Formats: sequence, structure tokens, C-alpha cells
Amino acid sequence: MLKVGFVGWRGMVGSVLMQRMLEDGDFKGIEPTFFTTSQVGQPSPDIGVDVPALKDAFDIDALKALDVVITCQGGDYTGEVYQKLRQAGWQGYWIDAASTLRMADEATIVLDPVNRKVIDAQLAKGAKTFVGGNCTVSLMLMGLGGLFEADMVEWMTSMTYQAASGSGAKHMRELLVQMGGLRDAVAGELDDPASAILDIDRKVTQAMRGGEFPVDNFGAPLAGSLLPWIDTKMDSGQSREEWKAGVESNKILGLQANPVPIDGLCVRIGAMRSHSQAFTVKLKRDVPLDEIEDRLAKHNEWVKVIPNDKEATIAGLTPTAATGTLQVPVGRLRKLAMGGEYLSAFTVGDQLLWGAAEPLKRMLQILREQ
Ligand SMILES: NC(=O)C1=CN([C@@H]2O[C@H](COP(=O)(O)OP(=O)(O)OC[C@H]3O[C@@H](n4cnc5c(N)ncnc54)[C@H](OP(=O)(O)O)[C@@H]3O)[C@@H](O)[C@H]2O)C=CC1
Ligand SMILES: N[C@@H](CC(=O)OP(=O)(O)O)C(=O)O
Repeated sequence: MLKVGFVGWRGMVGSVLMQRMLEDGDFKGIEPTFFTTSQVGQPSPDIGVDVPALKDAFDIDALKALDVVITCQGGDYTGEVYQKLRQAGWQGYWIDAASTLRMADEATIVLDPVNRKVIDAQLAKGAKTFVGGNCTVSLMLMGLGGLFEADMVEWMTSMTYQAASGSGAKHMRELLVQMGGLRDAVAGELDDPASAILDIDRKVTQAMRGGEFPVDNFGAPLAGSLLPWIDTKMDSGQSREEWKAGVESNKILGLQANPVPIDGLCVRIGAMRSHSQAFTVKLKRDVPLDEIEDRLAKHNEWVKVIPNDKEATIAGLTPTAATGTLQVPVGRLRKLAMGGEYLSAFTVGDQLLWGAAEPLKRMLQILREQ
């Protein structure tokens, strides 16, 4: 029976992983141990079978006893522990949600509906380090996998609309407090149908710009606004989030020797936990739209092609529709005015499911099938 250690299981990504594993009965047939950086000795979570109390996530000897470590604890933890564990001679499988190791040669980025062949080839070569992709990257490839599988993409832009959850739990809370603050600033006017909308707008703007507005986490108002920068600046002028689109996508697809250019702008918006993205795809040839829709729909069981009409789009192609589901809707599919080789597309997906926890959960299943 595989001995599997879970680190970061009570955080936001880890909780979604736990929930999905419980739903699918994934704890049966493994020997789980739970770790913590702050609550050593406290009870482990209830997973329906007896498990020892929480162990110290920095205890290299305890980690060395495991066949698999799954961590959703974050990049600082990975940076602190991974090399020490390998240097101590540990040969087990490391499955990680954090970005720290993604671009390392020894790491494979996992998204098995898209790159099962790459994963299998890496396992056959003895690879032991598997990392989930950036959420926008994973969701983009789940939605557009059919185009890449058919080698149709010459280049692509990705313009994102990323939810607050991508920054963490505190940011989700701050977004809601900001929303409440804006509403409260004009509560009286909203109760009065005769009040002037421009007065409401002025007061809301004043509230956003005022010193009292809660911006400790985002650094600026997000409610009623947006933030066109995510993560740090690269020398290229890209934000790190934008850089990941190109490098991670090509690594996932195994195209590093001959990469497809993928670039765009990443923007934080006031959605809760589903990321959206708009694409301009330059196709290698003028492929009919019905063939494109067919290839997208057949690529994996979670992608859902949404017809390009208003009713279907606002019902099915929104964060509200996608949140909490494994479905990745893709729509707004049409040829752009630039010509038959230019395709527009829009996808949405829950960034904590396919964007974070689900690829890790499935990687553990792949190891169990070995
Ligand atoms: N958020 C996201 O969208 C994505 C995140 N990731 C990666 O996953 C990592 C973890 O992200 P995320 O899950 O958002 O991080 P969280 O901040 O929710 O959790 C991280 C850790 O914080 C500790 N913690 C302290 N107080 C609490 C509390 N009140 N409730 C729960 N946990 C608490 C826990 O560790 P302990 O039990 O040891 O105290 C927990 O494992 C990120 O750093 C990133 O590397 C990857 C993809 C997407
Ligand atoms: N940076 C992403 C979240 C994420 O997945 O990040 P990372 O690439 O560090 O796992 C966001 O803010 O939405």
C-alpha cells in the first residue's frame, strides 16, 4: 500500500483536494499521513479511517518514510524542504501545487487529460517530481486542448480575467468587504428609487479612493474596478503570470524544442474563484468552425462547447456557471475579421479544481496504477 503524506491539506487548495479525494473514495487503498507546519500533535482530519496525529512537515526523517508527498503548502515550504529531502536520499514521488519547481528539468507539469503521454514518458524515465500547472495555463489547455492536439495553433494571445481566489483566502475576504463597503457608502440612495445615479457614482468613487477603503491585501480597490497586473515584473516587461502562459504551456505540451508563442495580459477582476480568459488564436490553416468545435468538444470529458449566442453564453460561460464544477466551458467561438485563420475563443473554469487540486489528485491515481 502506498504511504502518502499530505502537506497543506487544510489550506484553500488543500481543502479542495481533500474534498475531491473524499468524494471519489481516493483514501481507500493508501496509507495516509497528515503533516502541518503549525499544529503538530493535533488530530488529523476525519477521512473515515484511523490516521495518526499531525506530524511535523519539516521532519525530514518522517517525510523520508513516505512513498509519495503531496503538498499544497506553497512555494516557501517547497523551497525549504524539497532539496533537503532529496539530498537525504529520498527517492519517493513529490507532487506539488506550488510554482517553485515547475520549470526545473527534473519536474514534469501534470495535466493528464492534455499531457498523459508526456507524464507516462517521464515516469518511464524514472521521473519523481510532478507539479501542477499555473491555474490559467491549466484551464486554458483544458479548454483549447483539441486545437493543440491537432497541431492547429501557430500563435495565441491570452487575455485573462482572474478571480480573487488566485491570490488566496484573505484576498477573497477583502473583495467581499470592499463590495460591502461600496454598497454601504450609498445605502440610503439605493433605497430611494428617485436618487440620482451620478450622485451614487460619485459617492462610490469617493469611497474607493478614500483612505478608509480596505486594500491591505490587493493594495488597491478591486470591487468596482480591476487590476491589470498579477505577480512580479519580468525583464521582458511581462508580469510573471503572463510569462507562465508561454513557458508552462509549452512544457506541458512537450513543445519546448519548438514552442508555440503564447502571450497576453493578465488581469485580476472581482470574481470569486473562477478564472476566465479571452483568446485570439492564429491557426496554421483556415479550418472550418464546425471542425474546430468538434475537436474542442471531443478532446476531454470536461470541456463543454457553448454555442456562440447570447442566451447560451450568459447562462453557461460565466464564473457563476463554472464555479464548483469540473466543467470547462469554451465559447465565443468565431472567426475574427482579420481572416479565416484567426479564431476567437473564451473559456472559464474553477481555478481551485482544474486550476489547482484536480491535476494533483489525478497524478496520485496515476502513480497508484503503476
Ligand atoms: N490559491 C490558488 O489559487 C493556488 C495556489 N497554489 C499553490 O498552493 C499554495 C497554497 O495556496 P492556498 O491553499 O491558497 O494557501 P492557504 O493560505 O489557504 O493555506 C496554506 C497553509 O496555511 C496554513 N494555515 C494557517 N492558518 C490557516 C487557516 N486558518 N486555515 C487554513 N490553513 C491555514 C496551513 O498550514 P498548516 O496546517 O501547516 O498551518 C495551510 O496549509 C500556494 O502558495 C500556491 O503555491 C496553486 C495553484 C492555485
Ligand atoms: N497566480 C495565480 C494563482 C496560481 O495558480 O499561481 P501559481 O502559478 O503560483 O500556482 C492567480 O493569482 O490567479
